[in-house]
Amino acid sequence: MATPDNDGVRAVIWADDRLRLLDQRLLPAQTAWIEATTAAKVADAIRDMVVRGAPAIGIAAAYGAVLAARACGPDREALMRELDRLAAARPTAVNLGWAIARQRRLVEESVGDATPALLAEAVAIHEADLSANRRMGELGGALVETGDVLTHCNTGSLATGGYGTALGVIRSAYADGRIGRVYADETRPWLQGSRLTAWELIHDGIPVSLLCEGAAASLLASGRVSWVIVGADRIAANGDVANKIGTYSLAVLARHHDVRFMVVAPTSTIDMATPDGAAIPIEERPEEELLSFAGKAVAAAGASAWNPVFDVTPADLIDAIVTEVGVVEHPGLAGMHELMGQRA
Ligand SMILES: CSC[C@H]1O[C@H](OP(=O)(O)O)[C@H](O)[C@@H]1O
Repeated sequence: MATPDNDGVRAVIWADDRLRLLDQRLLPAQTAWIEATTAAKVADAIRDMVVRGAPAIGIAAAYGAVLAARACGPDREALMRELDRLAAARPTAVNLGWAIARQRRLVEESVGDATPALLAEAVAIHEADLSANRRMGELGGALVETGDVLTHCNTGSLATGGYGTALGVIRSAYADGRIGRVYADETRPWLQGSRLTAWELIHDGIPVSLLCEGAAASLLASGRVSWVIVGADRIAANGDVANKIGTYSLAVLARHHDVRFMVVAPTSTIDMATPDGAAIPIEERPEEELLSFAGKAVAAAGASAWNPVFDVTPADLIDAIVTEVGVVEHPGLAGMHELMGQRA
């Protein structure tokens, strides 16, 4: 399986002892970076979707812990409060809580200044994510025989430590000549598909066609698509998957039209403490994100909005969960336990 050298445009950069985040709210029109100088600013950037994507927000928060340790010095209680602030920035992606839990454990175990250990851990989490994505690209890409694919939201370098999860599989499969065209649905209301996924794929020279979510049924009925390939924000112990709103409907459509459905996520996205999808907290964001667009009202005054930004796909609608330690076909509790037992 070929894997391109290019890891994609980075969303999170720690360099010269500074944390910079690509402001994804401005893409594709502008490529602008912000410097996050405190843990509070990192938490704000996660909550406000400056940086988004399950692995990317875990990585950003891990570096945020370093900023907190620098600011809090020997005040352990203050530092723990900052870690709590980071962990609370968004509720669904388990990578955020997982990264902060690792940093919290280091603080509890450290004697004296925890900053060096926290920075080493943040770098390790970042590098492990990129390495996992390249491995998943190989494992998932090998499942794609030929044909076009449909993907949802953005799961590329912008959502991770680089290369991407579902988009990493697509990058690898395309490099190996197994994919002709990528269909990306726009993914309202944040348009991660049209603003971010299309931008990444065009940047890589991979043919991409956008569609509105409502067109997915007709696309899958056309027989052009062999796989629907998506990411995840939290995978429960029984294999149920929380991902961007609209994923569940794609899974139902895929099953109805005999199209295979692949979820790609590092094991840092698997939460064996969450028994099933019903136990996954689903983030609801402000109504305004649906009632307005680019700062202009699109709905009649007085209309309210229901804006859950994730949904849960039952494991029995998933043909394969691809992780860096292996692939679980037709996931269930036993398969997930076996997979997690393979982690080093
Ligand atoms: C690499 S998986 C990223 C995952 O996160 C996205 O959500 P958001 O853009 O709100 O952070 C979406 O669910 C993707 O599948």
